[in-house]
Amino acid sequence: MSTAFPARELRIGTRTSPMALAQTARVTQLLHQLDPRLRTVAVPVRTEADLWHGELSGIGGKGLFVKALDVRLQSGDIDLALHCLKDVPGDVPFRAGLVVAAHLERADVRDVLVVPEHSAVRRLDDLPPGARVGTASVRRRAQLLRIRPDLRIVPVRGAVGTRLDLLDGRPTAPTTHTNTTDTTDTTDFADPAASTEPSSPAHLDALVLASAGLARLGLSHRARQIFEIEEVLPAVGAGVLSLECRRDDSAVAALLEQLNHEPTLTEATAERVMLQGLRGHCNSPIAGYCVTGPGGRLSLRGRVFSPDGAAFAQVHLCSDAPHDPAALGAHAATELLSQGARSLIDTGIPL
Ligand SMILES: NCc1[nH]cc(CCC(=O)O)c1CC(=O)O
Repeated sequence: MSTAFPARELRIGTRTSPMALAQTARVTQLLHQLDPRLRTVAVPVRTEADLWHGELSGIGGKGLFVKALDVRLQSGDIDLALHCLKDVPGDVPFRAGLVVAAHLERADVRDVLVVPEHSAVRRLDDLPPGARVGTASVRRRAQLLRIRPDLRIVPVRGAVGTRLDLLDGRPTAPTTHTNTTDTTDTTDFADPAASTEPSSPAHLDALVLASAGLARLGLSHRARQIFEIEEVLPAVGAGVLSLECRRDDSAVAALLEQLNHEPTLTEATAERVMLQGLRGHCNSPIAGYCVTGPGGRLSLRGRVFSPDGAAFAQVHLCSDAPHDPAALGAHAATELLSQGARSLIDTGIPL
């Protein structure tokens, strides 16, 4: 039995980073537009992955960002969970009893180049040979190396604000496992072990970040080069916020469904079915982007890379039947697999 609103207080589970909190504020605003009498409370949840400073694959992968919120949702401690769809793994089954009730209208999906505050660099091409570019994303790494094989990719994780501090050479507060401020995206972290120069992990010539993330933080002015879709194909689910609730909580499900953006759901479905068909793990260099064209026609691009980007499989399919994004996604996965994507994912080596 679910109690109807507004008698009930709606508990919104979110990660704790400034970006996650900005997203929560936005969702809260949208909910209040639906019903000004709604009572909401944001419940920041620190995830295991937030407390870990090392390689995510060492503790169970990207799925940990999602798991802590899902467990709270299952137990009834929160009523809805906010996820960046991009962070929801394609190879982990959905937790029992949970459903994504809404996909919000997609924001900019593109990645951007960010350089130190007073740098004259405008584009990737302007960076000196061997420049150090920070990103922990294997998808970005592979595609950057395709364009500029000389670059040194430094794995930097953590909150966008902290990454920018690192880039700009501002001292960052020492982050510890008991840090009480923000841990979600927090730990600004350059992994010295993975860096080619362990002695100076902090020096970076540039970062690559998501345009949508910068926008949510009011930092869009920091974007220098905005990569074209074809240059750096976005992540599956980029720019999409998904709102999850318990399947049997019909009051919340009905509320959230009003926030669903149908074209975003369609596009996300095509991309996610492709991702699931590839059975990529959390650290696979996979990119995918579906866009709705005139007449509802879908265009889906997918790419799977070797770690250095030198080898890749790619597909670009269009559907005349706008209402079957899952079939389009499955078709794209099959095509990529026939080009040797399995071997790229499993061994990093093309067939
Ligand atoms: N992996 C972290 C993450 N998850 C979602 C976004 C940005 C917003 C989005 O694409 O939904 C980011 C930051 C980034 O990649 O720079």
